[in-house]
Parts: sequence; C-alpha cells; structure tokens
Amino acid sequence: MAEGADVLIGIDAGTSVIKAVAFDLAGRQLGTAAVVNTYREEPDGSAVQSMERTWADCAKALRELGQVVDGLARRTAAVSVTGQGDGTWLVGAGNRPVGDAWLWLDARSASTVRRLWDGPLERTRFERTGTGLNTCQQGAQLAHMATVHPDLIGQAEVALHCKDWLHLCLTGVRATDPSEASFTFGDFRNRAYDDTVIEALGLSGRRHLLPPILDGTMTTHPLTREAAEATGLLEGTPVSLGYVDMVMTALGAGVYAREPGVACSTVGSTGVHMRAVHSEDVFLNAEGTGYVIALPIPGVVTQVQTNMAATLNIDWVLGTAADLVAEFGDRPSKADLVGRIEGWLARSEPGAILYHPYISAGERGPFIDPDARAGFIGLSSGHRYPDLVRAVVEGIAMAARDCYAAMGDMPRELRLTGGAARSRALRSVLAATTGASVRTSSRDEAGAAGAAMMAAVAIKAFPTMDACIETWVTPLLGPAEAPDARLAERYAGVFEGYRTARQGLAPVWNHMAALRSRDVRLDAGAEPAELAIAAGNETGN
Ligand SMILES: Nc1ncnc2c1ncn2[C@@H]1O[C@H](COP(=O)(O)OP(=O)(O)O)[C@@H](O)[C@H]1O
Ligand SMILES: O=P(O)(O)OC[C@H](O)[C@H](O)CO
Repeated sequence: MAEGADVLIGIDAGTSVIKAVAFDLAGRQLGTAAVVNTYREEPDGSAVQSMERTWADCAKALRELGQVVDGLARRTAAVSVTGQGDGTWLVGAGNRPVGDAWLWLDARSASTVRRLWDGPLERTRFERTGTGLNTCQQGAQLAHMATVHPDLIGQAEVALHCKDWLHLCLTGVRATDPSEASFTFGDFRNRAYDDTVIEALGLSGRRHLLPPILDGTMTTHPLTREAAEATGLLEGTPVSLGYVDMVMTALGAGVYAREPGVACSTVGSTGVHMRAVHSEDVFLNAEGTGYVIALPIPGVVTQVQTNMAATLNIDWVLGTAADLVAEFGDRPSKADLVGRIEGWLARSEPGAILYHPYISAGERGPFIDPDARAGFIGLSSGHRYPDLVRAVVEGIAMAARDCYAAMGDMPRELRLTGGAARSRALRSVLAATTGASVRTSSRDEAGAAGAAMMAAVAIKAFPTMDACIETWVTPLLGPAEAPDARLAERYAGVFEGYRTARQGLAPVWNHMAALRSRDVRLDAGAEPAELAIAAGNETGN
C-alpha cells in the first residue's frame, strides 16, 4: 500500500444512479458522489444504455468525489467497481463498444428463452449454474442475438457485463468476475465456465466471446493514464474488479452472518432476496428458478430469488400521479411524492387490495414468466389514491415473501437495504409480511461498501473477508424492528390470496401477450387469427 494511502473507493454503477463512494480503511464513509444513470426503454421490449455515456458518467462521479474528499487522488489505496448485473455489453476492436448495451431489463430474448427451456440440456444447465434462465441474462441475450442480430455478435470480440466494461475502461483489461461468470455460463461449485452450460445455451461456437475470470479479492490492475486523466485519480492506482452488485450490496448489508436464520433483502429498483450458504448446501428447486451467486468468500454462495421490479412499482404509481397533477400546473418532484408515502400509508387500510408488482415486463422470481404483468385486485368505489399506494407497497412485500417461501423457511432476521429501507412504514410492512425482524445498516451505500471491501482484502488491509466483515459490517447494524403481530396475521391471509391469484392469472397474461403480438403482426400486414385463453405458460410454483 502506498505511503499515506488511507482511502478505498467503491463504485456502484446501478440502474438508476452511478455512485462513487470513499471509505477509510475501517469502513467509515468519507464522501459520496452520484450521477443519474440514463437508459432507454422501447415498446419492443428493449432496454438499452450507451456504453460511452456510462463510462463518462462513472468518470464524472469519480471527479466529483475528488471535490468532496480532500486529497483523494493521493490518498486512494485502491478502487473497486461493481454494477448492475446481467445484460450484454459487447466490445469490439480497439476496445470500442458494439452499439448500446442491452440491460437486464431488456425483454427481447423472451422467444429464445422459451425455446431454450425446452432444450435437452436445460436441467443440466440449471443444476450447474443454479440459475433459472430468464430474459435478463447474458446467456439468453447472446443466444437471441446469435439468431436475430448476428451482425452485432459478428463485430464483438468480447461480451462483458456493466462492471466489466467499467473495469476495462479503468484498466484496459478485459475480464469478468466469478459471480456473473458462474451463474451465467458456469458452475457455482468451482466458479469456472462450463462447456455443457455453454452448449445448452447454443453458444459453443461463441465461446471466444467469454472473457477470462478474475477474482478482485486476489488480483488488482493499475489504473491507466487515460483513465487517470478522465477520473482525476493517479495513474497506477490499484483497481479491483468487484462481483455483481446484487452480492456486493448483500455483503455490505450483512448477508454473511454467523447466526442462523439471517437473510438479506435489497428492495431497490429490483427485489433481491438471499441467504448465504455453503455451496454444497444449495437447494435446487424442481421448477428451475432463482439464482446462485458466489460471494467473495471461498466456498460460500448466496441462494437467491429475485423479483424483477420492486421500487420501480413505487416509481410507477408516483409517476402516474405526477403526470396527472402536471396537467393542472407544476409537476411535483419525485422527492415531494416519496415524502408523502408515509402519510398515505397511515391513512389507508392494510391488506384491503391485492397488487401484483410485475410492472417491468415479466417476472423472474420465484416464478419465471415473461408475460406476467402488474395488476390490482379488489378495488371498490371508496378506494382512493392512498389505498393504491399502500397496495403497491404491500405488493412489493408480498413478492419478497413469495421469494422466501420458494427457498424454504422464512428468515428470522431480515437485513434490509435499498431505497425501501429508508422508510419506516415500508420496513414495518416488510417485517409483518415476512414475519421477520428487520435490521438496517447505519451506512447507506451497501453496494459501494461491498465493492470497497473487496479492494480492502485485495490490498491486504484485512487478511480475510471474515475479518473485514467484523470491522466494516457488524458494528453498523442497527436494532431489530420486530413485526407487528396483528399485521403479520392479516398479511399471512392476504399472501394466500396473492399467490393463488398470480397462479390463476398466468393464462390471462399469456392471452394478453398473444393479443399484443397479434397486433404487431397485423400492423405488419398479416391475416387476423382466432385467439382464446389457453393453458398458462408459467414456469415455477
Ligand atoms: N423514503 C422512501 N420511501 C419509499 N420509497 C423510497 C424512499 N426512498 C426511496 N424510495 C424508493 O427507492 C427507489 C431507489 O432505490 P435504490 O435502492 O436507491 O435504487 P437502485 O435499486 O436503482 O440502486 C426510489 O426510486 C423510490 O422508489
Ligand atoms: O441496478 P440495481 O437495481 O442496483 O441492480 C440490478 C441487478 O443487478 C439486476 O437486477 C440483475 O439482473
């Protein structure tokens, strides 16, 4: 470690915000800089993001951090980068992007996913990766591009994820990390690529696109001169490649605990619900859903169910109100609306309306169905906007319970992070819905902290990740907020309705999807065809 270097920087390139956060070597947060992330969604299901802009925004966040923390460049011992997972960031000659990145929100590969589900090697693929195939993942997206956009793949030399792209921009090194490599193309037991998995995805002929796997707790690479100029940091600063943000956030929030019954939920744009287990204790369900994501701790992985949209539903319900109000004058800010959530929850009745939070074009956990869509059940004429907001919040919590129910016993303690953790009312709904006590960390930036912890181990500020957790995570955990018993009883009943309804709705979602695709075909000049509600296409329980 360089003389006087007492700062670690964690970069967390999320779907909504790109953050750069400085910590001292004991994990105390020294400063934060954030740049709003930009991506586009189109009616064809695409969700894409400029790769150049992502790097420019990341560099901007680092430069701004330099204005917040005195002497940052000279004091930085190491940097680590994590980011939104899944998706496909193609890089071609001269390390230039091949078009825009496809994000995890991109639903275009739905038809390819359905085809691959029926393949002879699908169960083997699931048992090796521990991960149910869905449209978010790079394996599905590459397989789809191979048939529909061979031009894109043809120009690519390497297929990266978001954090890998930023790591390439910082260091000039093409690599990915053990977590995304193993849940997408490999085996979580040995954290290496697996030929059968790659064959199951129909990608044996594209094997050359997969980069080397690098463990950022063991290896760092020096910041290049160009990256130093762009970020304001010093050339040669060690850079560690973090694991995917889902486990970096969980690591920073306390997923790895010695006590039994502890789980960790990130309720941000997406909902991620997980437990840390030894890789031999992973439970592979019959439905083939969930993720198994390696932690940067030897032999320890997270067993995960992730529901696609969590607070994106809150953004939708608030955005709807903002659009309406804007018709009469000024548009209220998101902060104004978020600030009213507690009040709306206080004056609405718990468990009165069901809401399924599948607002983001499909669901991936605990069931996989690209056709799933959001909806309210149980509206009466007396219900008003606060009741809808409450239903949306409860729907997000029901989805969390649905995910834990598919992984075995409910947790006793839920370590909660993400946007929803900021609200006392949301925490109490989550506690009552899952029946678990909720604890949050006094540090806000769990994802960046998880990444910085990798850098701390890489530069040997701590001998092991266990030792780093003892200093960085455990002391910051707040008191347990116990569930309200009456509310918990009410929500246990509501959950039965929630699950029964979403199982029953699968054929309706499928029918609506068929209508949508018929509209597209009619627009293209095809003959109309008869449609009837058929048996569902749902995978999962
Ligand atoms: N006090 C709050 N009450 C309820 N929801 C909140 C609150 N603060 C933030 N949120 C929700 O959390 C979202 C941001 O979550 P966050 O975890 O920061 O994002 P991301 O998952 O994209 O990193 C906001 O868009 C909003 O929907
Ligand atoms: O960008 P956020 O919401 O922090 O993380 C997104 C996940 O990595 C993504 O859901 C993986 O599929």
